[in-house]
Amino acid sequence: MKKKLVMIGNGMAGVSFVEQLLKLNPGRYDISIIGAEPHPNYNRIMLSSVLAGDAGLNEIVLNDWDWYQDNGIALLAGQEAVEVDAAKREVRTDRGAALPYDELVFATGSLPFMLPLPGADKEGVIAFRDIKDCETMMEAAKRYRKAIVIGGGLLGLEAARGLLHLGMEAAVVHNGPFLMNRQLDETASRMLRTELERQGMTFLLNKQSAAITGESRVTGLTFTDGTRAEADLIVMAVGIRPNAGLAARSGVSVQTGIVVNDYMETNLPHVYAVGECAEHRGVAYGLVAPLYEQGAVLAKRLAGAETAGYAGSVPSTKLKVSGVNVFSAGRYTDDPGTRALRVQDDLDGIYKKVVFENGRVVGAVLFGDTSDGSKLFAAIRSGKDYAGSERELLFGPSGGGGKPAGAEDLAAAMSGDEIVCGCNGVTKDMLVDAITEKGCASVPELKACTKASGGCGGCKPLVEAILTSTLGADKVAAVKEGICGCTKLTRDEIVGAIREMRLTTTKEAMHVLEWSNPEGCSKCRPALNYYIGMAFPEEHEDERASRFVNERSHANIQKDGTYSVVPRIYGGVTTPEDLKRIATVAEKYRVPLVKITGGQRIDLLGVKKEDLPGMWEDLDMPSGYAYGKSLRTVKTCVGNTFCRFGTQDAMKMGVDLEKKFERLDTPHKVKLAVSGCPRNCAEATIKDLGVVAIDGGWELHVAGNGGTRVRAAELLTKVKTEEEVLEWTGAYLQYYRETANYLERTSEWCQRVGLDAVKAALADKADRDALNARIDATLGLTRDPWKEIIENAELRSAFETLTAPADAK
Ligand SMILES: Cc1cc2nc3c(=O)[nH]c(=O)nc-3n(C[C@H](O)[C@H](O)[C@H](O)COP(=O)(O)OP(=O)(O)OC[C@H]3O[C@@H](n4cnc5c(N)ncnc54)[C@H](O)[C@@H]3O)c2cc1C
Ligand SMILES: NC(=O)c1ccc[n+]([C@@H]2O[C@H](COP(=O)([O-])OP(=O)(O)OC[C@H]3O[C@@H](n4cnc5c(N)ncnc54)[C@H](O)[C@@H]3O)[C@@H](O)[C@H]2O)c1
Ligand code: SF4
Ligand code: FES
Repeated sequence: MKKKLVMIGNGMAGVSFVEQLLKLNPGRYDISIIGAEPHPNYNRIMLSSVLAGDAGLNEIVLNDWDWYQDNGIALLAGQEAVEVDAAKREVRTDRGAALPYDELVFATGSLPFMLPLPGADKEGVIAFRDIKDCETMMEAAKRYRKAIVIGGGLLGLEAARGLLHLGMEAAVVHNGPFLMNRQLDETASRMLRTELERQGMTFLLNKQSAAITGESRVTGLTFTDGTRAEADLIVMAVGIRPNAGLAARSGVSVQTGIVVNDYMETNLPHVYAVGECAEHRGVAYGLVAPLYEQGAVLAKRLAGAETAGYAGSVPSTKLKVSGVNVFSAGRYTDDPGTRALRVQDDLDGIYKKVVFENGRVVGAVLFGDTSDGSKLFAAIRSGKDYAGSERELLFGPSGGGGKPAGAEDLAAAMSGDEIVCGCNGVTKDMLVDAITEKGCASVPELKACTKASGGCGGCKPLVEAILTSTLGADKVAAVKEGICGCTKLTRDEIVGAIREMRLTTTKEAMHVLEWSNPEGCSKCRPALNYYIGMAFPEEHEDERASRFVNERSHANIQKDGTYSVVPRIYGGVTTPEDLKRIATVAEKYRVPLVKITGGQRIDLLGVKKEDLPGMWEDLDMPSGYAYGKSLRTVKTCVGNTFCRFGTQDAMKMGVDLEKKFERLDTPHKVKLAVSGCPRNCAEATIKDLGVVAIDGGWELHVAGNGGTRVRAAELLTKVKTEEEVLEWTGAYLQYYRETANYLERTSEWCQRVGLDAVKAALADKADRDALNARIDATLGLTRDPWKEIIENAELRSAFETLTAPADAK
């Protein structure tokens, strides 16, 4: 029987450890992870990039829900571990789950330190640690103007930069005279301040905060010198503390953090700690690179592999503020016994300082030009004696004067064991190996293969340089990006090959097209499944395992692990009978929340997975596909049936459209709407396809979007009859199905291919008829998935034993 491994904390360090353990010994443990945040593991580092507008929240997930399921990991997301009974070897959560363990890992990270100022509990006073904080800042920026960030460290400056991007005034309050005093010397700090002021940030230095003012919401901050500053939002970024309270309460030895030895073992048998919560040789780290090193040691330990112990790390940092290049590693101050080499160029705003002790490099600070960062970091880690050749580190063998080396020259000169990506512990050798042995030929492929550049992104230029110096510039330039790290083929090449070679299963496609990973990944498998189904609807058998988890379960999984059930309500038009049935089902299954959705239907939320088939049966209504890459809703206004302005029957048009195109697999979700006159009450012009009645006919608007990237739809055509609306809609949807990338919304697709190209493809009646013939053939094969499951005992029982990622044991 497998041993039970329970991990508390679903963050970067913990999940990286689990990934490494799975690589070393995949079958050894039954793994459960308890994560207080209602998200799968995401890249916390990238929250700064999200705030600065360089990434979307949807782009920072490191391990999606499918990853947990694919690896047989039970994730209790949105649950907090509140008790550990070390004698009984059991962990309990705030939701009442009890998890027995053979091995227990604390990976609980840190808590942001909140200054205990009077008024610190007011609305608008937050930390910057997780997705929720990020969302709060983005919301606040829509309504308020003045933000104060307390703390001029890495986090505070990145937060302030993000708030500036969001249109707020951002003032940084710092208790010392120099910013980033924990990473920079005075000179670099001054240069940094000048640059950030140029970007619009203001600074209040040498200030001690006294109190936060305001009624229920913050209005300002007072200081001990009697001065005051106005603020609608205060972000505290004054450092972090290891989150070790639960461990301490459980009998684990805690000083600053959870005390561990070189094998990440605590004082209790079978209990370990990894990440920011751990304290190793008196140090609790706050950067990912050391935490990943700890994870690698613990993974080997728990996989039963030989390993040297963890010996501690030299952290290096890079500020993630665009337009500012700052690097710092090791001891950067001029302590007794140290000597420093300095280069300062005020004309170009460049400063470099390398600190030596007995000939060895012990620290470095770079401002303006950080290209020497990796080399200096490697020099610090190696402990090599540079006595007599110190200058060569910055100026090359000639000692200066010559042309400075370009990025590729530097990359070529790096030794193999030098760390290129500090965030992920990737050396030059590992990258060269991925390029020469595994055929990686682009930065995204290297990222997929080694993870390099997947953290703060600071190493991307160096990764590119290594790629170029290893492959040659011509080969890199010729490289196109495949749909994922498993293939170099583009979407068009893949669809072309599927059609030409009649590939009808994902396995066959991956084999014939020589996927580097024979199993594929969570990105390419659903895409292939879609492309094959689109090309050969008759031959293709839908592959459940290649679907995203919501599509596999025909219900949307919620943050607490329950599901939602949304029956089809055509055109938003219902009947008293249907409403009564929905009410009876909601009562029978004790549905905790019944909600009217924005798409004019009814959402039953908080449903247990084992209740799903029974509820579908009792509802006796078709699936609303609220979970699918498929037609979602057709929103309608009342139209001329009741509205005195209406010129056409919007409800009938909407119902007809929904009945015709329901159950259709599409590259991404598709939303339609129909308005009965140009007043457009159904908001049809922000839909994938919106139909608006005009005198004597209808307008068809396409490629709108009402989500994160709001986009008004564009006029595709005007038609006279309802039949023509259906004809144009069918042709348009099929053209989208046949030419869009999987997971590309119509708005993105239309911008990529151009509306004129879409119009040209649909202009000819013969072409529209051909497209309609193909979409009709596909629609003729669809069946309601809920009915299919209810009627098929095998499917039903398989479904009832389906393991949800958020399930307790
Ligand atoms: C905005 C920002 C930018 C950053 N940028 C960088 C950077 O550029 N470079 C760098 O190296 N580092 C950076 N860091 C630091 C880096 O993100 C952390 O070092 C890293 O995420 C720590 O990983 P961890 O797994 O130890 O902790 P965390 O990522 O904090 O994960 C711990 C998880 O455990 C959960 N948890 C805690 N207690 C319980 C419980 N009792 N039950 C269940 N779950 C629990 C928490 O909710 C959390 O999700 C940044 C941090 C922030 C906030
Ligand atoms: N680019 C990166 O590597 C990056 C980015 C963000 C966060 N992080 C990590 O996240 C963690 C938290 O970052 P952080 O910047 O909060 O921590 P930090 O400890 O590095 O910096 C906190 C800063 O706040 C200042 N401060 C403390 N008390 C204050 C007060 N009362 N008033 C004004 N200023 C005060 C300190 O002087 C210090 O400069 C750290 O481990 C950091 O390394 C790293
Ligand atoms: S869009 Fe026109 S027809 Fe429809 S409800 Fe509004 S005013 Fe009435
Ligand atoms: S150094 Fe941060 S991603 Fe490579």
